[in-house]
Parts: sequence; structure tokens; C-alpha cells
Amino acid sequence: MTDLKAVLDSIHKELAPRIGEGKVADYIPELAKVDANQFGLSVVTVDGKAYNVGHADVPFSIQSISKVFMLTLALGKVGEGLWKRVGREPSGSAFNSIVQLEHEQGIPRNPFINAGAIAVTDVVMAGHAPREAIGELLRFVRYLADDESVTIDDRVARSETQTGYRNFALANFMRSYRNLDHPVDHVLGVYFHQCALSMTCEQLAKAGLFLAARGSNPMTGHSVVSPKRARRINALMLTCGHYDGSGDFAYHVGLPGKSGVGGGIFAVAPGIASIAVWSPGLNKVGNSQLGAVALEMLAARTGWSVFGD
Ligand SMILES: NC(=O)CC[C@H](N)C(=O)O
Repeated sequence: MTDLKAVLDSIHKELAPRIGEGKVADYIPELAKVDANQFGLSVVTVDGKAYNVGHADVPFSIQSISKVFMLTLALGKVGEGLWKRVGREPSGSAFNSIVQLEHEQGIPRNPFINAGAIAVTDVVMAGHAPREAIGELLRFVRYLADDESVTIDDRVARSETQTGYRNFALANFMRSYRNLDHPVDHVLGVYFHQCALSMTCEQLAKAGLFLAARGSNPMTGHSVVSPKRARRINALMLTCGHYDGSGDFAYHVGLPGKSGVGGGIFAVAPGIASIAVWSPGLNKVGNSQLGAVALEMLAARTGWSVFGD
């Protein structure tokens, strides 16, 4: 049995001289203010033990990682019918790219690029006022993490509302193809708030533990999704969770994972553990530079890759 504490300590120690690498996202003004010199890593095993190093207890903006939780809610509401609104193929494009949308008549490639996530949010909003949809997501994430202290950072949401021109373009474009049922500003109001969820690595690893444990929370025994749905969400994370860097992440790390421009990466070792890493400096495709390196080291030292050890 791997000594996880020792593995995490060794990764932290080896990466210490590199902390600060990469470039903090600056197209959202509030995120540009984040100190790049931070690094946290949390591993929660399916028997509920948490292993943390570095800044694993510092809340950060989870940004696109929230797309995993919204997708889970949307599938719970409309089931497989969701796939009429969004595809399941890797995009091979940037997370905020607009080009494919026209070719594919307003149906985004997958639920993890921005356009796809905006369509998923629109699905979750059915029958709700925007404020209620935000509340539903926040309650869901708090329930999953078993932690009422998870919050949404309103400053980040406001900052993105004021500057999210590309997301407005994507949403308007989809609305023109009738792939949004609600007014663009309502859908984006919810989307910007979901992206502004503020969580620590440990909270995030706990919230996603059901994906490592056949859809149930192993601590409470409560079922969140069926084993089949958990497997499918993991498949989507593996193929689409890192945008145009998904192939590279699979090649180096070999785990289903979802990144966010806040510098977080959530990853799943099915049947074993759920993992969250945070380091705000991003690489060229907008994924945490050191986060991916840390996960590569973790997968190599534990043998957790889904492709074999
Ligand atoms: N990759 C990301 O994390 C992008 C999320 C961000 N809120 C955006 O819409 O641009």
C-alpha cells in the first residue's frame, strides 16, 4: 500500500522551487489579482481519508470545474435527453472558441467547453428563477462536500459579468440557433456564479468523491448518481476535461480530470480516490501548469493511471 502522505510530501518538496510558474488568468480582472505563488494538493480516498499538502485549505475560484457539478444536475433532470442540446466529442479548440458553433448549428461539442456548459446551465434553469438555480447548485455542492462553508465569490461573478464578452457572444449565438431557452443575461448570470464557486482543494476532492466511488458518497452511503452515470461523467472528463489539452493530460496523467482557469484541477482515480490540485499559473491552453505536473507525479508514484500502472 502506497504511503500517500509521503508521496504528497515528496511532490510538494520537489515542486517547491517551481511554485509560481505559468501565467495567472487575467481576462477576468478579479482572477488577475490572485497570488501565483500558491500550491495545494488534496487526495481523498474512497474510505474517506484526506491527505493534504501546501495550500490545500485555501479557497480558490473553481471556474470550469463547476461544469462537472452542473452536468451532474442536468443529467439528473433530463437524463440522456441532454445530448440533444450538447455533444460528447472533444473539441480540439480553445475553451471559449466560437468557430465550431456555426459549423455545428449551435450545438456545442461537449459540456465542458464554455458554450456546452452554458447550454447545460440553461437546462438546469428550467422552471427556476436564476437565483433558485444558483441556490440549487450551491446546496448540491455543499451537500456533496458535506461542508456548509462553501460559498460563491460575488466579486468574481461580478467581474466576469462586466468583462465576459466572449461568453455573451457564445450565448447569443446559441440563442439564435434556439439552443437556449432562457434570456442570455439570465443564463450567463447563473453561469458566472457557478464559475465563481470558491472551494479549497480538500472541499473539492470531497465533493467529487462520488465519481471515484461508483456514484455514491462512501462516507454517508448516499447515492448521488448511478454507477453507470459516474462512469460516463468520468469518460467525458477524460476526453474533454482539459479542452485542447485533453489528449496531453491523458497521455501524461492518465486520469479523468477537469481544469479551471482559477488554476484548479479535479481528477478521479476510479475506485481509489478523488484528487484536487491548485496552482494559479496556467499553461498555454489555460490549464494549471504545475497542477498537471503534480498530477503526473502522483499518477506515476501511485500507479493510479486508468491505462495501467
Ligand atoms: N476555463 C475556464 O475555467 C473558463 C471559465 C470562465 N468562467 C469563462 O467562462 O471564461
